[in-house]
Amino acid sequence: MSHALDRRLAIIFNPVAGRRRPGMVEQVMAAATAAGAVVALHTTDAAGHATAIARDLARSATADVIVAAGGDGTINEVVNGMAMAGTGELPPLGVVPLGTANVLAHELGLVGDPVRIGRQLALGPARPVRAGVANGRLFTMMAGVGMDARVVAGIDPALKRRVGKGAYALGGLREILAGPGLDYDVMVTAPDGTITRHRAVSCILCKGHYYAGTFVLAPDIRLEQPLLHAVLFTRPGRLAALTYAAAMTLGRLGGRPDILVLPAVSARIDGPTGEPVQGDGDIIARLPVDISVWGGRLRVLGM
Ligand SMILES: Nc1ncnc2c1ncn2[C@@H]1O[C@H](COP(=O)(O)OP(=O)(O)OP(=O)(O)O)[C@@H](O)[C@H]1O
Repeated sequence: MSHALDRRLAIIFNPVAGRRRPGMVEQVMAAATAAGAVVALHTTDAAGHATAIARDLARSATADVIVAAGGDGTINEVVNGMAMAGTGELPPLGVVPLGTANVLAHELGLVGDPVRIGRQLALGPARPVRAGVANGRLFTMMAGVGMDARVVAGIDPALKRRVGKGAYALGGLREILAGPGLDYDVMVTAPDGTITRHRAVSCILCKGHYYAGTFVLAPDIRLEQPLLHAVLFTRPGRLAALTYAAAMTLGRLGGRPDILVLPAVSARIDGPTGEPVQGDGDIIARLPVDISVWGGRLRVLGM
């Protein structure tokens, strides 16, 4: 990276995600510029555009930091674009949280005050993180199959913009009322190579410990670890789904015998072909899915 005082920031801005926080990206840019950074703004014009911009920026090596300004979906697009560049060392990723849940930003301690975020982007240190990969597509925080993936697949973007996280709560309720989900065949490979096989109604592979905002799903996993924690919800039925949702909201998931949390280097999930797999809050793959730790290296600006 070049000297902090002339750090070149390329900000990839998703204006659709940004509608919930008008003016935030401008405030971050002003603070970063005041702290000595040289800032270029690239605004996306459609889904998928952030990936193409990030790929081109990483290939041309014209940015010292590639910043995703949006929600977790935008970050996911940017990381996948950077990985496509196929160059040696990638520039670090920065985040301006403008989305609904902003799970990665919470994990990095990068929420709130735009002035602090701008200074962090201009001057802050980068730390190494490891991403996950699901059928070739990277994710930074989590990938899931079952209820949460069906909620993500069914979400109405307009409703999400209007009511924010409430759209997920409504989607969750609709899924619970829709009745008992299917169950999935999950093969988990532990760090020592042991393979175990499980049935689960929902399965979430976590790279970080937060989920859907700041709910804690897998308390002991951190972004820098070359590891996933597989969280398996094993009890079927409406009542169990309702109990799981309530326990997550109240922070009481720990210690339940019907929820397994298994350290994993990889997992394979089988179920009806074509069922959605969510990654970082968007549908990124379909069943059957192979999920593992990505072999490449990422760095992220954050605490
Ligand atoms: N210019 C654009 N027009 C329409 N859609 C876009 C545009 N740029 C990006 N997108 C898409 O918008 C979707 C939502 O973005 P994102 O996930 O970043 O925000 P969010 O949904 O508000 O936040 P979160 O994922 O944190 O809940 C992503 O799937 C992304 O591909």
